Amino acid sequence: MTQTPTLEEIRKAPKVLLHDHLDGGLRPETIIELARERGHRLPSTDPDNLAEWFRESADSGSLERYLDTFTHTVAVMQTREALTRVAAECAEDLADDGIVYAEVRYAPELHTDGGLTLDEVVEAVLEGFRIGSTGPDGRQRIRVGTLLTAMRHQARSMEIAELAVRYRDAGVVGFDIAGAEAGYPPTRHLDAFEYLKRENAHFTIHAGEGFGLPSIWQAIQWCGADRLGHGVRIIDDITVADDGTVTLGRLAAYVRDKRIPLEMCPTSNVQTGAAKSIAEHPIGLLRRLCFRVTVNTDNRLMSGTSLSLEFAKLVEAFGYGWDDLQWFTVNAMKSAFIPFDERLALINGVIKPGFAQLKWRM
Ligand SMILES: O=c1[nH]cnc2c1ncn2[C@H]1C[C@H](O)[C@@H](CO)O1
Ligand SMILES: [Zn+2]
Repeated sequence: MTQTPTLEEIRKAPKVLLHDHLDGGLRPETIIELARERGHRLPSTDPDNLAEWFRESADSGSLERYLDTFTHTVAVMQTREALTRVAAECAEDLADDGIVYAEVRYAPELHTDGGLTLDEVVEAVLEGFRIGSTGPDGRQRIRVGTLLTAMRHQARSMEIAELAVRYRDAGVVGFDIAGAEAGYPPTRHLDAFEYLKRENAHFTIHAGEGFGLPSIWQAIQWCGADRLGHGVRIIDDITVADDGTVTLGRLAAYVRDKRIPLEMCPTSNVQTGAAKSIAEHPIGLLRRLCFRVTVNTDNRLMSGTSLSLEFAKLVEAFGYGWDDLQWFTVNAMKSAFIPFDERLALINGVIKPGFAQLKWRM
């Protein structure tokens, strides 16, 4: 019962992932094959070297430079076949890591260079998730919901929001904005968020990663985000005195009181400079203060990670046990964009029994 969870054991736990980018999780071998077909030049054509190149280049200390690495993944995701393949492999890889429910996001507007329409992009990805979620025995191994992202420096958010609503009954469960944060406040896209609210649709906003509290404040109080992508800089509104007394500012208190989910991505945050190290990541304090923290991968390729590995790093840094990992997982499932009864069924029918089995095996 008291044993520290190992990476192998964590892999077996039924986990939930809310923040993972489709174009940040390709298999290196797939990038190489697709690039060869398309005539796209890569920094390396050796899978291990290429994986290393992505990790090192993303290790830049800046969100903007981190985002530069996506040129190579997006370049090879421009046809229906490529998008379906990448999505199918994504679902397979997540299921192999023991994830039972995932929300995977991507920006349809980045995948039209080969002549696809936005609708064709969405349909190709949905088809890939359907294929990759099904095991060889025909049984569903994982449930994958899609989030459609609009790029915050562009001006297509309304179009993408409408796309998300159009495909809401076909597997698209929500909307997001991503890209460089400084200089591109969420309020630039207020019309899209207001439209989504009128449509009773769900959305999350990348905020408090490359920029601080004003971005989080706008995302919540102006735009009405259901969740925060990262939200790590909410720590700037929390003070810890020398004697350990903690004081929350008004925004941090609001986020906690309203149980606004934080989609935290520890390794990615260290790479972009949003956190100094895993051990110093605000997730430790936020978990102690009972914010609704969830653990995520962001970009598995750029961070050389998986959800199990993110959990294992947290176990090492903060001494977390099975109860903590279950708490993060239930938080994530409660915060998902699928209907309440379906979330509850996964919590009671899959997550709790799965963790109980692992705990009692100790
Ligand atoms: O962590 C992130 N912050 C902001 N933007 C991001 C992050 N990870 C990926 N993106 C961008 C790059 C992708 O091309 C886009 C859609 O997935 O979202
Ligand atoms: Zn992200």
